Amino acid sequence: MKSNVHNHWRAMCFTIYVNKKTASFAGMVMLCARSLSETHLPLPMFLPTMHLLLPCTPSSSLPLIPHHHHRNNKSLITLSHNHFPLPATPTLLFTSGFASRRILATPPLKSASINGLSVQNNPEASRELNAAADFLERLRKWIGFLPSIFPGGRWWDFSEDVNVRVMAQPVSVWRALAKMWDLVSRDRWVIFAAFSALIVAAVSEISIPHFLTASIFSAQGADLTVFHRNVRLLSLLCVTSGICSGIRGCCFGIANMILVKRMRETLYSSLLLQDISFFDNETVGDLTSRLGADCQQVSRVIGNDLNLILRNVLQGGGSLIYLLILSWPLGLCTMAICSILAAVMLHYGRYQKKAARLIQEVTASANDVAQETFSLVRTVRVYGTEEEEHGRYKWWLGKLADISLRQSAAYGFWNFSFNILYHSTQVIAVLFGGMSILAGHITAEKLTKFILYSEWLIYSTWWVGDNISNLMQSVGASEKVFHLMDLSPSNQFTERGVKLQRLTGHIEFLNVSFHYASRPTVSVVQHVNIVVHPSEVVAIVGLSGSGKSTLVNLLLRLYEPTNGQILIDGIPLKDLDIMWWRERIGFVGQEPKLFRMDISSNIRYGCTRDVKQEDIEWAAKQAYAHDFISALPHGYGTLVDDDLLSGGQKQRIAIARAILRDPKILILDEATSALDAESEHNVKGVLRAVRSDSASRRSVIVIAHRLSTIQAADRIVVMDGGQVVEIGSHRELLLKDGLYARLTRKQADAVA
Ligand SMILES: Nc1ncnc2c1ncn2[C@@H]1O[C@H](COP(=O)(O)OP(=O)(O)OP(=O)(O)O)[C@@H](O)[C@H]1O
Repeated sequence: MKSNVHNHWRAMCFTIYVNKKTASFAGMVMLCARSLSETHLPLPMFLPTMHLLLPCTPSSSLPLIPHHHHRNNKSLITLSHNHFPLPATPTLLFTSGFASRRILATPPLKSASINGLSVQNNPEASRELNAAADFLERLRKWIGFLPSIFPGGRWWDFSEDVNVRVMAQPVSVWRALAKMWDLVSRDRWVIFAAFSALIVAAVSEISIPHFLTASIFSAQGADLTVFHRNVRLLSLLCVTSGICSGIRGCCFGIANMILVKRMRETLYSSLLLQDISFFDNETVGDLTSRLGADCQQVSRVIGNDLNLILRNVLQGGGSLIYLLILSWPLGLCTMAICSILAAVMLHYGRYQKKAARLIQEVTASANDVAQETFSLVRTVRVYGTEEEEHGRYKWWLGKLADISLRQSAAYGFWNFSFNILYHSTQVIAVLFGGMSILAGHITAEKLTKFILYSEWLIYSTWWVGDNISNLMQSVGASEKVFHLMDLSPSNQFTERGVKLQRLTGHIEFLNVSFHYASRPTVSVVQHVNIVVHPSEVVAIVGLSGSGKSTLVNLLLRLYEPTNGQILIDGIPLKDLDIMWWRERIGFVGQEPKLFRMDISSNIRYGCTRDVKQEDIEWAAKQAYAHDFISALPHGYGTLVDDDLLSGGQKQRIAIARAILRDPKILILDEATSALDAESEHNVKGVLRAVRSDSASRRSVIVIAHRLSTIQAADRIVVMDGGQVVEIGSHRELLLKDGLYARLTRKQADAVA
């Protein structure tokens, strides 16, 4: 029975109806047939009158199969994207969705049994057919893909599958060099020393082949005086080039270090002085990537690229002149080959510049993901999303690999061109040179020199090309760095404002409206009018998202109002010296952040007064932080960061920090939200005491969700949807029976 089946199989004749791409589809079908035979399917399935419906592109519209083919005892393989041209005669039908590349349906019952063997009851067969269909699909893709990898093909185009945010304008090489010069010009002596050493070393090196050949041929001619002179000169050149190469390397290394340092310093300070809205749009991972990898990449320009380009230009130029003097026709031939190499190199360099730019962006995005994941590692762990995060990071690494793959392939093409051209010079030199020797036009010594120098020339051209492409990459990487470096600092830091002789703490929001730049259509604060009198405690309450913190942000001048203004003692806030103003504010935010340093330094952070350890401990006692700090193994010297203390402990340290500044205006944005009832009670007592301290009276603005915290406030401002809806004391607002009364009742219910 089995051999019979094999006979059937061998005798099977394929009739393929394909109106387009016949050749490639025919190839696929043959391979499919081979793969089917290798899968050892129960062969009786493949009857002489068989019709396979295999996937093909939607464009391959197929004619309906006339029935007489089956009657003619032919097996039929139809490639179709659609499932509808189904013949009515007994047919083995595999419907395969193009997108899913899987066999989706087993044959209908009527056609599922051929020669008495059921097809759908054989899952192994269908699995193997799936594999065959997969294989076919892969093959089809490969065949379609091949033409795109030739130079100029679609595969080389980065824009297709790399969709990254490239914000910076392209920078020309000259502009990038001018910017770098600006950064290192203060230490120009290093650069001058490096270039002087480079010139001497290059000239010495390029003279060596001449004296080397001359020495050999003078020895051959038994001319001892010339031989000794040549050997002495040769030794001198070797020593000079060695020393100068050393000096060159060292000086360029120093120049490199200076450039990276200045670049990072400048970039860091430029970033630090940006408006807060700038940080709303940038991610930390992206910015740290600019400071790290990108600056390092750009720094190669002086230390490596320029150094090697200049050296090789000098040596190549010298070689060319020498070659033209030796034999101008041969020299011109070599020059022509070098020109082709230069053209290839220019093209390659441009491609590398583009690749470098993308690599930089993709690296920054990968960094971003890693930075975000590590900073939120607790959330990731709790939600068990390690795999998703890993996948996210891997996706960017995949993109990076894609670009690098093309870069490497381009490098391969470049190497290939070089090798061909390099060997062509040798062949030309030997061919024409040999003929010239035979004709008696040049000597063997001249030809040897010619070959040595033409090799030197072509290698110099290669090095120049290679380093120009590196230079292009570095310039590509510099675009975003220079773009960020060139951002003008926030005008808060450039404009010198007014410093008041005496600050009473009178604050007035005058018809203030505001929207965040990142959401220009959403008005977060609308026509707000609030007055805080000196030494008054004003509480701001309202539902979440009603704009309370935004008001504080405006008061801290982290953002500027889009309409209206804020007056401090009658002076517009924007006219005040920003540093002076911020020194007078004690601020405790919703989620206080601690720096990675000891507790004392954290409490002292940003305090411009000269404070002693006793002052720090006093402030900590005021904030009820002293006890828990003393209980830590190293007390005030304990190293902490944002993760090593509880929320309440961090909040108490932040309160101590605010108290230590002895501020004229104290702003507490949910400052007691993480405290337990007792701590909150104590802290409230302290705040009352601090406020009523007659020696240093201060205005206090409190934002709180826990309405119990602010009952004692002089006035309560109730916000809703960015607007002030009620103002009054606790008692007045309860009587008014508005939003505040409702919120108070709800909280009381929740407690009950
Ligand atoms: N940096 C930002 N960029 C864009 N929109 C923001 C930004 N910060 C806050 N918002 C939006 O502004 C609105 C008001 O936010 P805000 O933080 O001022 O509210 P809130 O009343 O303090 O809320 P909560 O009581 O929950 O702290 C919200 O809709 C919020 O989404």
